[in-house]
Amino acid sequence: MNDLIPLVNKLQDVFNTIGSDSIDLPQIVVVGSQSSGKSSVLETIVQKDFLPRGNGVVTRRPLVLQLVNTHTGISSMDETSAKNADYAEFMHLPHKQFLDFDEVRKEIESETARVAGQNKAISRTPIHLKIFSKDVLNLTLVDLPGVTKIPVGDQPTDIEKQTRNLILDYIQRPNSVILAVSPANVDLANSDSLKLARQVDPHAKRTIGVLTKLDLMDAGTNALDVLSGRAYPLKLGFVGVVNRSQADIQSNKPMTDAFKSETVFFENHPAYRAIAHRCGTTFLAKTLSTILMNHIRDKLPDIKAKLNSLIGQTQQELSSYGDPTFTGKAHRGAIILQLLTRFASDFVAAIDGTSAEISTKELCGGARIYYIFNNVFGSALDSVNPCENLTNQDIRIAIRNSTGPRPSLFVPEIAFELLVKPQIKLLEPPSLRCVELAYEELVKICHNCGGKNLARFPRFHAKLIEVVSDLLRERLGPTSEYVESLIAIQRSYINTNHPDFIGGGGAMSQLERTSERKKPEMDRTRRISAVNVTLNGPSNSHVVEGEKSLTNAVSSLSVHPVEKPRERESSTHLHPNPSGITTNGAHPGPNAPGKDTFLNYFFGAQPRHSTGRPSHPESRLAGHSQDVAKEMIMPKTVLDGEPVGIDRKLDHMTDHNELSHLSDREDMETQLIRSLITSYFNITRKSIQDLVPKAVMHLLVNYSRESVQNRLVATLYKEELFNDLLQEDDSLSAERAKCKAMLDVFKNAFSIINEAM
Ligand SMILES: Nc1nc2c(ncn2[C@@H]2O[C@H](COP(=O)(O)OP(=O)(O)OP(=O)(O)O)[C@@H](O)[C@H]2O)c(=O)[nH]1
Repeated sequence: MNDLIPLVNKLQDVFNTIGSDSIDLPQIVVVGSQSSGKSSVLETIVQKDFLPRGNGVVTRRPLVLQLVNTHTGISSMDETSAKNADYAEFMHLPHKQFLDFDEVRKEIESETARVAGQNKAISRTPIHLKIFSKDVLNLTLVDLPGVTKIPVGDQPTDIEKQTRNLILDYIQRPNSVILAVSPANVDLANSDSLKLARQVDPHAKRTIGVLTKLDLMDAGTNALDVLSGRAYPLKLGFVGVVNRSQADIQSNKPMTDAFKSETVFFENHPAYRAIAHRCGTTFLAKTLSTILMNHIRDKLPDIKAKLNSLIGQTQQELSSYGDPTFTGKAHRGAIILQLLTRFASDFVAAIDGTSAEISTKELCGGARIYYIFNNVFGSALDSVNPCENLTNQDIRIAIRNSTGPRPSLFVPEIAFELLVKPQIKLLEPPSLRCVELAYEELVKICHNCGGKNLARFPRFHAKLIEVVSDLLRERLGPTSEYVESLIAIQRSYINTNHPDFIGGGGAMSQLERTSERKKPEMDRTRRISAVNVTLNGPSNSHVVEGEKSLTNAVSSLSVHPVEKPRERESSTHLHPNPSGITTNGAHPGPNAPGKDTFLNYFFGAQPRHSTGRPSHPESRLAGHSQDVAKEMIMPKTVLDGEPVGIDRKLDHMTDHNELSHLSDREDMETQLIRSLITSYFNITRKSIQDLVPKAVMHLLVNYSRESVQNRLVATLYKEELFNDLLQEDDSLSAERAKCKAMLDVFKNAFSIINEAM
């Protein structure tokens, strides 16, 4: 514990080797406004002319000055020369010793200019200088640029702010002792150094005041109040000094003479005579040395603890870069296999949700895929409108077209199929997007696999990602194709027997309910009471006979239970029921026989031949019902055999006005078709919502999950690839070397403190 300052200097040297700022070492920081006399104080302490002098801004870079007493301190020269001569060393010129202090000044000037430029700009990069002398006390001091107000030369407009920030950077470190220099010939209330010191040391515990230029005070005034601590209390007190004046410097007044003059000044001054022993540069140097030593003693345990934790952290960081000793030929295969297995198991774990590094910020991996299925895909499907892009005209045209030239033969179930199939196709884009989203998530997962160890081998990492991405891409095609075929399957056969399908009766009831809600419309619907068709069947059993309202209009509409595919044979449409009796045995309404409207056909109310085949068109066209059916399919003028030309008829059929003005019956039919499409679409949507995630899981997720390890081994575990795969990242090797150096420094510093304590 005898001399702690060399210990700190040693620590500083150790830290300087790596340019580390991680430990806040105790040091004295000299602060003051420009030309307040900072450099003069330093020179007097060192007792040498070595600092650049001149008018205006001179100190433009921080100067970290280590004073080493060659009797007690540590010298890099041999003992004899160290005892005989004082010398200086710069950190940026490690092997050069400066015996001539004029050369030291020149080196500071040129080094300042090298970094901060020729003009007046300042730089934050410090110059490290060590002075070895038998006349100095062990001290570490930092000289900083003075606070300036007006920019000059190259100085930027915010030079004052820049300088203040630079000074604050140094003095706010709790282990710094602030040497606040103020010229005595300026009011202390305006002292920049004291103002800055108070900002970071409000209780004035680590600030020592220095009053320069006491010899320049107006005659009859003195700074006794300040020096005795009455005017401005500082725990470490104020010390008054008298440096060489500009004239003394110009006349090369020797330091020793300057010392003598200073002593004479204080001893003979009427105001300071009594406190002369507590004034002057010698006293200041001793005080600073004592303060610094005590300060170091106080801070050393903290520094030791900090070093301890730094060693731990650095050790951890170093191990994260991987051990370079295990990349030799003998270990390469094992390393490849180990990293590859880790990558594969990370991939699987991310899918299974058993990963050790589960994010709390966002959904990822398997959970995200689950979210895609349930939320994203679900709501995308829900948002599809079953009747998207389907206008009334489309429906009407489809009904008409599906009847063909011989209306009695082609019934509108074809129209329903014709209309519902493209609607089912609407489910394809969201389904394919679901596949893509799951695929994208898997790709994302594979980019996050492998852990820190893989960062060491960027080529290997890239290759692993490439192989898994290839695997996923390979699976994307078949999965998308399968999903497309799921939609195609749904479109290939429209199963109107599906138990959940609303059927004609259901659609009618629905329409009826809607009509009840919309009374006026219902009245309109009522007008189509001419259509008397019988409605019954399993899906409309709730339609109560004799019901008023819409039921009146369609009171006897009858729907057969939806045909079994066998019954349809080659024809997919329903056939007229010749008996006029519904297949469930219910009697049709009074006007039922022969009411072969589109509704009859579609809902299965048509008379049937025993074979289930359609009756001959001519026989079906007999009677009133045939007329009604014909009227729905063909324009009346055509039916009435009016002598109209073919062109006229065609015009009539494609006339938009004609098509857009739907008759009441057509309106009802259109609504019914819409209900049927919606019902059927919903069934298909439900099944697609169920099947697509299953397909994605089976064909894409589970497949890649199960084959990832094998694929990686088969592609990458090849002797001839090992060299390339295990190429270390250059920057990582550099980082590792830096980290290693840092660890050595911390360990070294720790043992230095251990020895000293
Ligand atoms: N008479 C007298 N002159 C002094 C005293 N201290 C400094 N000076 C003069 O004041 C001028 C500025 O002194 P410096 O030591 O260069 O001041 P500085 O604070 O280091 O200046 P910058 O580094 O430019 O901020 C020089 O001409 C010194 O000779 C003193 O105690 N008495």
